[in-house]
Amino acid sequence: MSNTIQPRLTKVFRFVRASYADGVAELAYAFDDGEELVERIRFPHAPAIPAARAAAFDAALKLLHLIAGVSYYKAGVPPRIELADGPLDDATAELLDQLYLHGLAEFAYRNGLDLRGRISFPRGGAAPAVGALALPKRTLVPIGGGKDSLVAVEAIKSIGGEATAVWVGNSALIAACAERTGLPTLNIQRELAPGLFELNRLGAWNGHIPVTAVNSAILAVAAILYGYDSITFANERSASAATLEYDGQQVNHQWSKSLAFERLLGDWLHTHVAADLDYCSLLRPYSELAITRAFAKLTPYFDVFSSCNRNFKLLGPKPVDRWCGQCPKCHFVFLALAPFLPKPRLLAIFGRNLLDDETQAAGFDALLEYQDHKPFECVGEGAEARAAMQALSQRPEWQEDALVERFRSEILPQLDVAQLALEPWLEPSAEHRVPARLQPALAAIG
Ligand SMILES: CC(=O)N[C@H]1[C@@H](OP(=O)(O)OP(=O)(O)OC[C@H]2O[C@@H](n3ccc(=O)[nH]c3=O)[C@H](O)[C@@H]2O)O[C@H](CO)[C@@H](O)[C@@H]1O[C@H](C)C(=O)N[C@@H](C)C(=O)N[C@@H](CCC(=O)O)C(=O)O
Ligand SMILES: Nc1ncnc2c1ncn2[C@@H]1O[C@H](COP(=O)(O)OP(=O)(O)OP(=O)(O)O)[C@@H](O)[C@H]1O
Repeated sequence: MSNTIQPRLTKVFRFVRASYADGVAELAYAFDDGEELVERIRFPHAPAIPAARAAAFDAALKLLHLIAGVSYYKAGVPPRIELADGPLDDATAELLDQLYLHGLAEFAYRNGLDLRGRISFPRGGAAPAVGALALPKRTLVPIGGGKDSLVAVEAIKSIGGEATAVWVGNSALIAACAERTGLPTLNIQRELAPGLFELNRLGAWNGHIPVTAVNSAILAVAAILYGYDSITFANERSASAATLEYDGQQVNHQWSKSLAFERLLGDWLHTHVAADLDYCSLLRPYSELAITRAFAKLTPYFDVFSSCNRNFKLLGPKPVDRWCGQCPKCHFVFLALAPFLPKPRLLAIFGRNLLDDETQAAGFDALLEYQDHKPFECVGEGAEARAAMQALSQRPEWQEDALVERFRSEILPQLDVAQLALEPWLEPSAEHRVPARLQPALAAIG
């Protein structure tokens, strides 16, 4: 990467090319006339692409190129986007406009940028005509190392569905969870363009990107390459709730886990890749609390899983014992599991009692949306955190712990107790996009 580039002063972001050979996809981007930034995705033991699926593969690869570009685009957020292959059809351009605007909303908010009216993918191209491909009836189940995907795995196993545990990246923790599922495994490697880190060093804009969208697009390519008719993420109902609102705009850290994104991508795959490729979230009907209740029964995973995102950094140190104990994910998962697990069991998982540590008060306050907004992390709604805390405040084994006692004496008097029941959070909602073939798995969750 030429160090003459000033990322924040660039004028054009270019999608240069996407190519694939021998199991390796290369996705190339550039700012202005700068050097190429090339991301590589490696698909292990890749079979030859069957001729009947060649067009679908090309369409999925093209979408991956467009979606994965978000990591690089954000470094400069220049005013113009150029596509080497010409304009997109309207549905594709709409998907990309929405993803870049909402998926980068947290990034924009935290950097004081306003992306409204700035992101506009060239449109005017023709839409393809796509039919079904008779894809094999088997499912890719993405694994993230945490509780949610393991609940989804066990639900799919409960109906005897043929499935593969798949993950992107080289996390040993995720690999251990995937092995523990007992399913066949597939590990896809993703290598960000090294030039991005150089741009960061040169003062590029930086911040959260909609990583679930990138993983989803990688798995759409994998589904066509290896032959799967479904990809079932484990995105909960609460993921659709905004983290905060400002200036009339919703900012949702988890936007690419939301139902809105699931609809956009699921419909797009049906109309642009294969009518029989289903993309959905198996956990969409459930709150975080319904999921932690289901996970509390999955004891074989207790010594391998972790929801702490600090494990998944590409660069820098990771927690020594899987749970850093300091971050919003650690706080939330501790709180959300507490009503459903015997206390000693929970303390054994985390190696400490986060609710008896006064120094963590501010972290739990944010989860409860008390004097703060919900953290920019993958955590449940404030109201469900409050319901969990209220449940603990009524249990003798928890009620004397420092932060539970603080909730009872300081926060509870300001709340409407009628809004704090746990049970309503355990009820599934009817809204989901799980295909008929997989719907029996929902019964295993709750
Ligand atoms: C692991 C993590 O949370 N990383 C976020 C963190 O990145 P950081 O700079 O502290 O370290 P690295 O992860 O090592 O990344 C180095 C730089 O690389 C760039 N980058 C990385 C991955 C990527 O896909 N695209 C990238 O451009 C970026 O410049 C990094 O600085 O802070 C970053 C800035 O806020 C975040 O972008 C990193 O988040 C990762 C993309 C990531 O994988 N995060 C997931 C754990 C995550 O947040 N998952 C969400 C799911 C919701 C969603 O899909 O939006 C969640 O669990 O809430
Ligand atoms: N590296 C990855 N490769 C593939 N899929 C992933 C990866 N990381 C996360 N996912 C998937 O993205 C979705 C959202 O991730 P999320 O972190 O919420 O789930 P989780 O790790 O299963 O549970 P938890 O909420 O406890 O962290 C899940 O379906 C998860 O499997």
